[in-house]
Amino acid sequence: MRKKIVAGNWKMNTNLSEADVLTTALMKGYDRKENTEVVIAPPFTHLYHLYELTRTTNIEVAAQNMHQASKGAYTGEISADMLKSVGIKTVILGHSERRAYFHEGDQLLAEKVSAALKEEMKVIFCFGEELEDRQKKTHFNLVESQLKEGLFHIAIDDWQNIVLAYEPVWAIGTGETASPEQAQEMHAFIRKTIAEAYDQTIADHVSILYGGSVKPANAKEIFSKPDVDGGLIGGASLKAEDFLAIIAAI
Ligand SMILES: O=C[C@H](O)COP(=O)(O)O
Repeated sequence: MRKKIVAGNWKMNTNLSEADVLTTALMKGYDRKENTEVVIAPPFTHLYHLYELTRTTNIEVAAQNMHQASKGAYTGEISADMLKSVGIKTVILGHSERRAYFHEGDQLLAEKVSAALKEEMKVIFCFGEELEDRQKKTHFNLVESQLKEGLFHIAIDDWQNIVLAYEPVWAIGTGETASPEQAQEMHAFIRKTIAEAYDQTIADHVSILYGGSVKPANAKEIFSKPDVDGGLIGGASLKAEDFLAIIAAI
């Protein structure tokens, strides 16, 4: 049975005291569900505090990025080893904002994925097309290529540490959500692509999250689709009430 996951990507939002208040509210309101995982990905500066705060709960704290090297002269960067040293075992890689603003391409992401897996971290691997790709009807090709170039070098056994997050860029922070049918269509395509490159068992077991303007009002419908195993939530994860409502919708 695939795991259901609701992950909140806080991006560059919250200071430490706001993060504490938000996490405390989530801890109070979260009614644990069987086979469901809740993840929050705050900024680097909050990781250790929030890890300590949540360590006796079922809320997992993740990082939003990491460097591919284990250490060295990379000013401003954070390695997998550093994350692990403060209790963090999950990292988001390949988010469209990293791809667009920090020029992270498939090759670099492939290296980051390998580095994270080598350190036995879990990876939430993000990908998705731009509006232009969808208009040109090249969105399936683009997604296939992002998967092949960034992820499909991993070994079969590594798939147990992979969660996928399909995030059409045109739906991120825009209020425009992919319809549940569009999400389902792409998620089914992703599973087929994995089955062809690896095998059906791996495709059937990997959790595929949808991300892009998920809100309490639309979460239930999106999550009801058979190949959608949860969501990667941006804006709505910054309000405890909204994030809890989205978790309740899974
Ligand atoms: O990582 C989360 C996604 O970028 C979605 O963000 P959003 O829910 O604000 O559209």
